[in-house]
Amino acid sequence: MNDNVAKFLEERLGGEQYAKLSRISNGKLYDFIAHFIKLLDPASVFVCDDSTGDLSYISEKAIHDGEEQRLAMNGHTIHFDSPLDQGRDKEHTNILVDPGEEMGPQISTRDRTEGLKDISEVMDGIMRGRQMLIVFATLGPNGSEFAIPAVQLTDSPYVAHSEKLLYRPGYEEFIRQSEQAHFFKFVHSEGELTESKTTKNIDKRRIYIDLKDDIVYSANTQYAGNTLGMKKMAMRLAIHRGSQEGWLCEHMLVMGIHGPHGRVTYFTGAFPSMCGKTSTAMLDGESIVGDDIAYLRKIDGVVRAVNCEHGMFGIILGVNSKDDPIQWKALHAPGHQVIFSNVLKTDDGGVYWEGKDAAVPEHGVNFKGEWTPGKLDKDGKAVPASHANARFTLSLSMLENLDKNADNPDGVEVSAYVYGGRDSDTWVPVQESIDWAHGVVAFGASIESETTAATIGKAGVRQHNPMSNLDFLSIPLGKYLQINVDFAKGAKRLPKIFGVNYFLKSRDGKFLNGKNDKKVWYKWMELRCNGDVKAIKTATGWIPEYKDLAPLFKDIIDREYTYEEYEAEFSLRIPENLSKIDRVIASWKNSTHDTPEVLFTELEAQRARLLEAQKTFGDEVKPSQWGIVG
Ligand SMILES: Nc1nc2c(ncn2[C@@H]2O[C@H](COP(=O)(O)OP(=O)(O)O)[C@@H](O)[C@H]2O)c(=O)[nH]1
Ligand SMILES: C=C(OP(=O)(O)O)C(=O)O
Ligand SMILES: [Mn+2]
Repeated sequence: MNDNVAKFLEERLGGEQYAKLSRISNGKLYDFIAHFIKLLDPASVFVCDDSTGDLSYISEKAIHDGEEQRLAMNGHTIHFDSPLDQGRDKEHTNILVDPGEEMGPQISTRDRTEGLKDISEVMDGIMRGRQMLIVFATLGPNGSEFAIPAVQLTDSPYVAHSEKLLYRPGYEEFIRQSEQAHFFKFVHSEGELTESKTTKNIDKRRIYIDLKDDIVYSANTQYAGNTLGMKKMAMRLAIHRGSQEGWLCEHMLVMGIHGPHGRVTYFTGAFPSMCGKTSTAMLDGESIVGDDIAYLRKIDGVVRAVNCEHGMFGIILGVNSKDDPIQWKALHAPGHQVIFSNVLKTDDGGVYWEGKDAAVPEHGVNFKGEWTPGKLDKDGKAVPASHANARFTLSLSMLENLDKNADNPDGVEVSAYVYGGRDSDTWVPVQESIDWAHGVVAFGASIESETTAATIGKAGVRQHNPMSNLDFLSIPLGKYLQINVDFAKGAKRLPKIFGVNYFLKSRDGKFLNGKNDKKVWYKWMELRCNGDVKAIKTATGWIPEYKDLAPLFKDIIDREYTYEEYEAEFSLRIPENLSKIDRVIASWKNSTHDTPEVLFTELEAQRARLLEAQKTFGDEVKPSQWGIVG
């Protein structure tokens, strides 16, 4: 390591912190830290190791600095983001590209030289008078081939505290990997704060992803989706690195579905933000590996997945004791650290959120300040007790349903992919693809979902969102689709691919399924993966037979599932599926210059099957009309 850099670091860190850093011998790490101390100019620096003492330092600092407030329940705290900082800021999130580097119109980019110049100006001296926290983490199980070391510089103790809960410790991993560490870098500053300790200069909010240097910059924001480098920013770097090394980073839950005789079948599930990953991964009776981001590799010809995280930043809207008993229990467990964000803080030091099955408090404080029931904003609109994107942050280790293979360095063998989104009128509740390419294309690459409060902007707008990963892509869409289709190459066994739809509505706009119906779909898919049930072949995939679903509804959720319900849910809506094909093909053509041919061949074949069915049966085909069972 360069002596000047060492001298500079020793001066700026001081003896104790420098002693911690110097246990890691990695010249690139020192250069990275020295460079950004010079640019951001913090008053002091704290190097966070893996000890509980350092975790306490961070969590106490979050309280001391006013970024978190203690709640009545031991270990629980609350954090508020600015009212203008409540979701991921897609408009100001850019991949940095060199001239001529094409990402297509769906991925917002900025010229790399300009972007680096801009962020250097925005971040120049931004940490003056404050402390820089250096947090290390490992993405993926420590010691596994999936593991990627990561380091984040931040001046927000809330962000550092969240990362300590959400990721596996990385300080010892950096020591172990030494100069070999091929690490991700994150530089974050929340910038100047308001009186209420939220980001003040929202107009200077920037998120830049520099793939050349595996660095993500984030300035003038606190919202976790924009600031937790290890979460959605690392996703962009991992998708890029995976595309070069032959593995995948997907916006997927990973979980064990528990079948007959103690059998556990592992599933992944890709749903856009706020469309069902956490709710599915936390189904009682099943076991969770992860609820948001998966790394997938083919190992000895078998598809295996790990959760690169080890915590949950889950949506709290609608979480209730009946539908979500395990989440409910976790949110009420004293003695574990849980950070609530943008919910209502009640006068007795508790929390309330929209959809919680508890009495509505008479008074409290939320992300907009004082709140009482019926409060209206300046436009006369009702102010909700909690934001639609309000979250809870906790470590998976406190969950009773944590899967026994959650930290298996080899990951888990994936038997099923599940793709889904907020689709009110087209897909049936559950169906299996005809084969791998059909599943990747007609399910994954065709996901359309109504936008939600997880991103800033209008909600409820149907948006094409391939593999639910559009917001995080750092490679051109066509290349992304190709690497997903090609992932089958060299595989001895492949996961089955399913399409699910939790949000199907009747023609008069009512949800056809309750939140718990999904439990039945997963049990059916688990039986299907193990060859225990047949299915009906339709123009868009294989659907369950009524005779297999009814007993599952009875056994699992003690519900009489009538044939009428089955027919309403599983009748194929031909016109809607045909117009979906038109929309998806048009979107792919407009979204990228490099759409692989397989997209068109698979969707045109599906169109032909739909038109054939329409000619024979009309616009709606009942399950009993298809005839082929297999
Ligand atoms: N109608 C309906 N809403 C659901 C269902 N599953 C989840 N949701 C809602 O979708 C929202 C977000 O779900 P979540 O699982 O946290 O999404 P994630 O961001 O993908 O993890 C919550 O408001 C849930 O109440 C379902 O089966 N039906
Ligand atoms: C934090 C996020 O993940 P999700 O909403 O998918 O849980 C996000 O997308 O901002
Ligand atoms: Mn989630």
